[in-house]
Amino acid sequence: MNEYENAIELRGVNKTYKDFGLENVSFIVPKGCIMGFIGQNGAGKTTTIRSMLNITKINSGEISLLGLDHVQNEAEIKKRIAVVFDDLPFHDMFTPKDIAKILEGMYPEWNNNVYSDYLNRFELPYKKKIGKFSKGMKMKLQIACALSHNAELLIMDEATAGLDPVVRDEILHIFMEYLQDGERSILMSSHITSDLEKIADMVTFIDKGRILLTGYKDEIIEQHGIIKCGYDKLTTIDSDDIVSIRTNNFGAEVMVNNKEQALSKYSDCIIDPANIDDIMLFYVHRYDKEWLR
Ligand SMILES: Nc1ncnc2c1ncn2[C@@H]1O[C@H](COP(=O)(O)OP(=O)(O)OP(=O)(O)O)[C@@H](O)[C@H]1O
Repeated sequence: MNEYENAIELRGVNKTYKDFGLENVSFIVPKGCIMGFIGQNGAGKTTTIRSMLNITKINSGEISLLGLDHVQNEAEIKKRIAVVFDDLPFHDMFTPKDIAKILEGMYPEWNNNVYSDYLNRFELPYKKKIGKFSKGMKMKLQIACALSHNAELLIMDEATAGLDPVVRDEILHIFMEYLQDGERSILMSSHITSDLEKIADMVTFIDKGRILLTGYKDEIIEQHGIIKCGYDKLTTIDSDDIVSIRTNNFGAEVMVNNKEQALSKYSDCIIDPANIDDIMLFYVHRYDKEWLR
Protein backbone atom coordinates (compact mmCIF):
# COMPACT_ATOMS: atom_id res chain seq x y z
CA MET A 1 0.00 0.00 0.00
CA ASN A 2 1.21 3.54 -0.80
CA GLU A 3 2.58 5.88 1.87
CA TYR A 4 0.81 9.22 2.18
CA GLU A 5 0.91 12.21 4.49
CA ASN A 6 -2.53 13.68 3.82
CA ALA A 7 -5.66 11.54 3.62
CA ILE A 8 -7.37 14.31 1.63
CA GLU A 9 -5.90 17.14 -0.43
CA LEU A 10 -7.93 19.61 -2.47
CA ARG A 11 -6.05 22.26 -4.42
CA GLY A 12 -7.82 25.06 -6.27
CA VAL A 13 -10.99 23.10 -6.96
CA ASN A 14 -13.60 24.85 -9.09
CA LYS A 15 -17.02 23.57 -10.04
CA THR A 16 -19.61 25.75 -11.71
CA TYR A 17 -23.33 25.18 -11.69
CA LYS A 18 -25.79 27.67 -13.13
CA ASP A 19 -26.54 29.38 -9.81
CA PHE A 20 -23.70 28.14 -7.63
CA GLY A 21 -20.02 27.35 -7.78
CA LEU A 22 -17.14 26.00 -5.74
CA GLU A 23 -14.42 28.63 -6.05
CA ASN A 24 -10.80 27.75 -5.55
CA VAL A 25 -11.55 25.24 -2.77
CA SER A 26 -8.35 24.07 -1.08
CA PHE A 27 -7.77 22.24 2.17
CA ILE A 28 -6.00 19.19 3.52
CA VAL A 29 -6.85 16.49 6.04
CA PRO A 30 -3.60 15.05 7.44
CA LYS A 31 -3.59 11.30 8.08
CA GLY A 32 -4.92 10.51 11.56
CA CYS A 33 -7.11 13.63 11.84
CA ILE A 34 -10.82 14.23 12.21
CA MET A 35 -11.79 17.19 10.05
CA GLY A 36 -15.10 18.93 10.71
CA PHE A 37 -16.48 20.39 7.49
CA ILE A 38 -18.84 23.17 8.49
CA GLY A 39 -21.20 25.36 6.55
CA GLN A 40 -24.78 26.51 6.32
CA ASN A 41 -27.39 24.81 4.17
CA GLY A 42 -26.38 25.25 0.55
CA ALA A 43 -22.80 26.32 1.37
CA GLY A 44 -21.31 23.61 -0.85
CA LYS A 45 -20.43 20.76 1.55
CA THR A 46 -22.15 18.00 -0.42
CA THR A 47 -20.86 19.38 -3.74
CA THR A 48 -17.32 19.29 -2.33
CA ILE A 49 -17.76 15.72 -1.05
CA ARG A 50 -19.33 14.55 -4.32
CA SER A 51 -16.42 16.15 -6.18
CA MET A 52 -13.91 14.24 -4.04
CA LEU A 53 -15.68 11.01 -4.94
CA ASN A 54 -15.79 11.94 -8.64
CA ILE A 55 -19.60 11.72 -8.59
CA THR A 56 -19.54 15.40 -9.50
CA LYS A 57 -16.98 16.24 -12.20
CA ILE A 58 -14.92 19.29 -11.32
CA ASN A 59 -14.05 22.02 -13.84
CA SER A 60 -10.50 22.50 -12.57
CA GLY A 61 -8.22 21.83 -9.62
CA GLU A 62 -6.66 18.76 -8.08
CA ILE A 63 -8.01 16.26 -5.58
CA SER A 64 -6.18 13.37 -4.03
CA LEU A 65 -7.46 10.85 -1.50
CA LEU A 66 -4.99 8.56 0.33
CA GLY A 67 -2.26 10.15 -1.80
CA LEU A 68 -3.93 9.00 -5.03
CA ASP A 69 -5.50 11.04 -7.81
CA HIS A 70 -9.28 10.95 -7.36
CA VAL A 71 -10.02 10.22 -11.04
CA GLN A 72 -7.12 8.03 -12.15
CA ASN A 73 -7.27 5.84 -9.03
CA GLU A 74 -11.00 6.01 -8.37
CA ALA A 75 -11.54 2.23 -8.15
CA GLU A 76 -8.68 1.66 -5.69
CA ILE A 77 -9.69 4.65 -3.57
CA LYS A 78 -13.28 3.43 -3.31
CA LYS A 79 -12.17 0.07 -1.90
CA ARG A 80 -10.13 1.79 0.80
CA ILE A 81 -12.56 4.48 1.95
CA ALA A 82 -16.10 4.51 3.35
CA VAL A 83 -18.76 7.07 2.62
CA VAL A 84 -21.88 7.85 4.61
CA PHE A 85 -24.52 10.07 3.03
CA ASP A 86 -27.72 11.15 4.72
CA ASP A 87 -29.79 8.50 2.92
CA LEU A 88 -29.25 4.77 2.69
CA PRO A 89 -28.12 3.64 -0.78
CA PHE A 90 -29.99 0.29 -0.64
CA HIS A 91 -33.45 -0.87 -1.64
CA ASP A 92 -36.09 -1.02 1.13
CA MET A 93 -36.58 -4.77 0.56
CA PHE A 94 -33.04 -5.59 1.71
CA THR A 95 -32.16 -6.69 5.23
CA PRO A 96 -28.83 -5.96 6.98
CA LYS A 97 -27.97 -9.61 6.19
CA ASP A 98 -28.50 -9.04 2.43
CA ILE A 99 -26.42 -5.87 2.62
CA ALA A 100 -23.53 -7.77 4.23
CA LYS A 101 -23.53 -10.18 1.27
CA ILE A 102 -23.37 -7.30 -1.22
CA LEU A 103 -20.61 -5.46 0.63
CA GLU A 104 -18.60 -8.63 1.15
CA GLY A 105 -18.29 -8.87 -2.63
CA MET A 106 -17.30 -5.22 -2.96
CA TYR A 107 -14.71 -4.74 -0.24
CA PRO A 108 -11.62 -6.99 0.03
CA GLU A 109 -11.35 -6.21 3.76
CA TRP A 110 -15.02 -6.69 4.66
CA ASN A 111 -15.33 -8.33 8.11
CA ASN A 112 -18.62 -10.01 9.06
CA ASN A 113 -17.65 -10.29 12.74
CA VAL A 114 -16.98 -6.58 13.03
CA TYR A 115 -20.27 -5.89 11.21
CA SER A 116 -22.34 -8.08 13.52
CA ASP A 117 -20.64 -6.52 16.57
CA TYR A 118 -21.72 -3.07 15.37
CA LEU A 119 -25.26 -4.30 14.62
CA ASN A 120 -25.47 -5.64 18.18
CA ARG A 121 -24.01 -2.50 19.62
CA PHE A 122 -26.54 -0.37 17.71
CA GLU A 123 -29.35 -2.85 18.52
CA LEU A 124 -30.15 -3.32 14.83
CA PRO A 125 -32.01 -6.48 13.73
CA TYR A 126 -30.12 -8.65 11.25
CA LYS A 127 -33.10 -9.94 9.32
CA LYS A 128 -35.59 -7.06 9.24
CA LYS A 129 -36.26 -5.22 5.95
CA ILE A 130 -34.62 -1.82 6.04
CA GLY A 131 -37.79 -0.22 4.63
CA LYS A 132 -39.17 -0.70 8.16
CA PHE A 133 -36.19 0.99 9.81
CA SER A 134 -36.48 4.45 11.35
CA LYS A 135 -34.26 7.25 10.02
CA GLY A 136 -31.89 6.85 12.95
CA MET A 137 -31.69 3.06 12.44
CA LYS A 138 -30.84 3.58 8.76
CA MET A 139 -28.11 6.01 9.69
CA LYS A 140 -26.68 3.60 12.26
CA LEU A 141 -26.74 0.82 9.67
CA GLN A 142 -24.79 2.96 7.21
CA ILE A 143 -22.24 3.73 9.90
CA ALA A 144 -21.95 0.01 10.79
CA CYS A 145 -21.29 -0.73 7.09
CA ALA A 146 -18.75 2.07 6.86
CA LEU A 147 -16.79 0.79 9.85
CA SER A 148 -16.74 -2.89 8.84
CA HIS A 149 -14.25 -2.97 5.97
CA ASN A 150 -11.22 -1.44 7.62
CA ALA A 151 -11.56 1.81 5.64
CA GLU A 152 -8.58 4.16 5.97
CA LEU A 153 -10.77 7.21 5.42
CA LEU A 154 -14.38 7.85 6.41
CA ILE A 155 -16.20 10.60 4.58
CA MET A 156 -19.51 11.49 6.14
CA ASP A 157 -22.08 13.98 4.94
CA GLU A 158 -24.38 15.01 7.80
CA ALA A 159 -24.08 11.49 9.22
CA THR A 160 -25.21 12.40 12.71
CA ALA A 161 -28.04 14.73 11.69
CA GLY A 162 -30.92 12.25 12.09
CA LEU A 163 -29.76 10.86 15.43
CA ASP A 164 -30.85 11.70 18.95
CA PRO A 165 -28.21 13.19 21.29
CA VAL A 166 -27.56 9.92 23.16
CA VAL A 167 -26.92 7.92 19.99
CA ARG A 168 -24.92 10.79 18.50
CA ASP A 169 -22.69 10.77 21.51
CA GLU A 170 -22.18 7.02 21.28
CA ILE A 171 -21.32 7.29 17.59
CA LEU A 172 -18.85 10.12 18.15
CA HIS A 173 -17.20 7.90 20.74
CA ILE A 174 -17.02 5.04 18.21
CA PHE A 175 -15.41 7.36 15.65
CA MET A 176 -12.74 8.33 18.16
CA GLU A 177 -12.10 4.65 18.92
CA TYR A 178 -11.81 3.98 15.19
CA LEU A 179 -9.07 6.58 14.85
CA GLN A 180 -6.95 5.46 17.74
CA ASP A 181 -4.09 3.88 15.80
CA GLY A 182 -3.38 7.16 13.95
CA GLU A 183 -3.62 5.43 10.56
CA ARG A 184 -7.21 6.38 9.80
CA SER A 185 -8.82 9.71 9.05
CA ILE A 186 -12.31 11.22 9.02
CA LEU A 187 -13.96 14.07 7.16
CA MET A 188 -17.31 14.83 8.68
CA SER A 189 -19.65 17.50 7.37
CA SER A 190 -22.19 18.85 9.79
CA HIS A 191 -24.02 21.91 10.86
CA ILE A 192 -24.25 20.51 14.39
CA THR A 193 -21.15 22.38 15.49
CA SER A 194 -21.30 21.02 19.05
CA ASP A 195 -20.50 17.52 17.66
CA LEU A 196 -17.52 18.84 15.79
CA GLU A 197 -16.40 20.95 18.72
CA LYS A 198 -16.25 17.72 20.72
CA ILE A 199 -14.30 15.49 18.37
CA ALA A 200 -12.72 17.39 15.47
CA ASP A 201 -8.97 18.05 15.44
CA MET A 202 -9.37 20.41 12.52
CA VAL A 203 -12.20 22.44 11.04
CA THR A 204 -12.89 23.85 7.59
CA PHE A 205 -15.59 26.48 7.14
CA ILE A 206 -17.23 26.80 3.74
CA ASP A 207 -19.65 29.53 2.69
CA LYS A 208 -21.12 30.23 -0.75
CA GLY A 209 -18.69 27.76 -2.29
CA ARG A 210 -15.59 29.38 -0.78
CA ILE A 211 -13.40 28.27 2.09
CA LEU A 212 -13.46 30.92 4.81
CA LEU A 213 -11.09 29.24 7.27
CA THR A 214 -9.32 25.94 7.60
CA GLY A 215 -6.90 24.69 10.24
CA TYR A 216 -6.48 23.11 13.65
CA LYS A 217 -9.58 23.71 15.74
CA ASP A 218 -7.74 24.69 18.92
CA GLU A 219 -5.58 27.23 17.06
CA ILE A 220 -8.62 28.76 15.33
CA ILE A 221 -10.44 29.04 18.67
CA GLU A 222 -7.34 30.48 20.31
CA GLN A 223 -6.82 33.11 17.59
CA HIS A 224 -10.38 34.46 17.73
CA GLY A 225 -12.04 36.54 20.39
CA ILE A 226 -15.06 38.78 20.86
CA ILE A 227 -14.47 42.31 22.13
CA LYS A 228 -17.49 43.65 24.01
CA CYS A 229 -17.57 47.42 24.02
CA GLY A 230 -19.72 50.53 23.81
CA TYR A 231 -20.20 52.50 20.60
CA ASP A 232 -17.63 55.11 21.72
CA LYS A 233 -14.90 52.44 21.89
CA LEU A 234 -15.94 50.83 18.65
CA THR A 235 -14.55 53.65 16.54
CA THR A 236 -11.12 53.24 18.17
CA ILE A 237 -10.76 49.64 16.96
CA ASP A 238 -8.67 49.30 13.82
CA SER A 239 -10.83 48.11 10.96
CA ASP A 240 -8.03 45.72 9.88
CA ASP A 241 -8.29 43.88 13.21
CA ILE A 242 -12.01 43.22 12.76
CA VAL A 243 -13.63 40.15 11.23
CA SER A 244 -17.12 41.57 11.75
CA ILE A 245 -19.29 43.42 14.22
CA ARG A 246 -22.61 42.65 15.86
CA THR A 247 -24.38 45.61 17.39
CA ASN A 248 -27.12 45.74 20.00
CA ASN A 249 -28.82 48.33 22.21
CA PHE A 250 -25.95 48.35 24.67
CA GLY A 251 -22.99 48.43 22.34
CA ALA A 252 -21.14 46.08 20.07
CA GLU A 253 -19.50 42.68 19.87
CA VAL A 254 -16.47 42.70 17.63
CA MET A 255 -14.83 39.53 16.39
CA VAL A 256 -11.07 39.75 16.06
CA ASN A 257 -8.80 37.11 14.55
CA ASN A 258 -5.66 37.95 16.49
CA LYS A 259 -6.76 37.76 20.09
CA GLU A 260 -3.24 37.99 21.51
CA GLN A 261 -2.55 41.26 19.73
CA ALA A 262 -6.02 42.64 20.52
CA LEU A 263 -5.52 41.92 24.23
CA SER A 264 -2.53 44.28 24.36
CA LYS A 265 -3.81 46.82 21.82
CA TYR A 266 -7.25 47.21 23.40
CA SER A 267 -6.29 46.46 26.98
CA ASP A 268 -9.20 48.43 28.40
CA CYS A 269 -11.75 46.19 26.64
CA ILE A 270 -13.11 42.82 27.68
CA ILE A 271 -12.27 40.12 25.14
CA ASP A 272 -14.36 36.97 25.45
CA PRO A 273 -13.36 33.62 23.99
CA ALA A 274 -15.20 32.55 20.83
CA ASN A 275 -16.51 29.08 20.10
CA ILE A 276 -16.89 27.40 16.70
CA ASP A 277 -20.50 28.58 16.38
CA ASP A 278 -19.56 32.21 17.10
CA ILE A 279 -16.72 32.06 14.61
CA MET A 280 -18.94 30.63 11.89
CA LEU A 281 -21.70 33.19 12.51
CA PHE A 282 -19.38 36.18 12.50
CA TYR A 283 -17.59 35.05 9.33
CA VAL A 284 -20.72 34.09 7.45
CA HIS A 285 -22.79 37.12 8.30
CA ARG A 286 -19.97 39.64 8.25
CA TYR A 287 -22.23 41.75 10.45
CA ASP A 288 -22.05 45.48 10.00
CA LYS A 289 -18.36 45.96 9.30
CA GLU A 290 -19.46 48.72 6.91
CA TRP A 291 -20.87 50.52 9.93
CA LEU A 292 -17.39 51.80 10.71
CA ARG A 293 -16.88 53.55 7.41
N1 LIG B 1 -26.52 18.97 -9.83
C1 LIG B 1 -26.68 20.25 -9.51
N2 LIG B 1 -27.07 21.16 -10.44
C2 LIG B 1 -27.20 22.47 -10.12
N3 LIG B 1 -27.00 22.98 -8.87
C3 LIG B 1 -26.64 22.11 -7.91
C4 LIG B 1 -26.45 20.71 -8.16
N4 LIG B 1 -26.07 20.11 -7.01
C5 LIG B 1 -26.04 21.09 -6.07
N5 LIG B 1 -26.37 22.28 -6.61
C6 LIG B 1 -26.43 23.57 -5.90
O1 LIG B 1 -25.23 23.76 -5.20
C7 LIG B 1 -25.48 24.50 -4.01
C8 LIG B 1 -24.77 23.86 -2.85
O2 LIG B 1 -25.42 22.65 -2.51
P1 LIG B 1 -24.77 21.57 -1.53
O3 LIG B 1 -25.71 20.42 -1.50
O4 LIG B 1 -23.38 21.33 -1.93
O5 LIG B 1 -24.78 22.36 -0.15
P2 LIG B 1 -24.59 21.79 1.33
O6 LIG B 1 -23.60 22.69 2.00
O7 LIG B 1 -24.28 20.34 1.30
O8 LIG B 1 -26.02 22.05 1.95
P3 LIG B 1 -26.91 21.19 3.01
O9 LIG B 1 -26.31 21.43 4.36
O10 LIG B 1 -28.24 21.81 2.86
O11 LIG B 1 -26.87 19.75 2.57
C9 LIG B 1 -26.98 24.61 -3.84
O12 LIG B 1 -27.37 25.90 -4.23
C10 LIG B 1 -27.50 23.59 -4.81
O13 LIG B 1 -28.74 23.98 -5.36
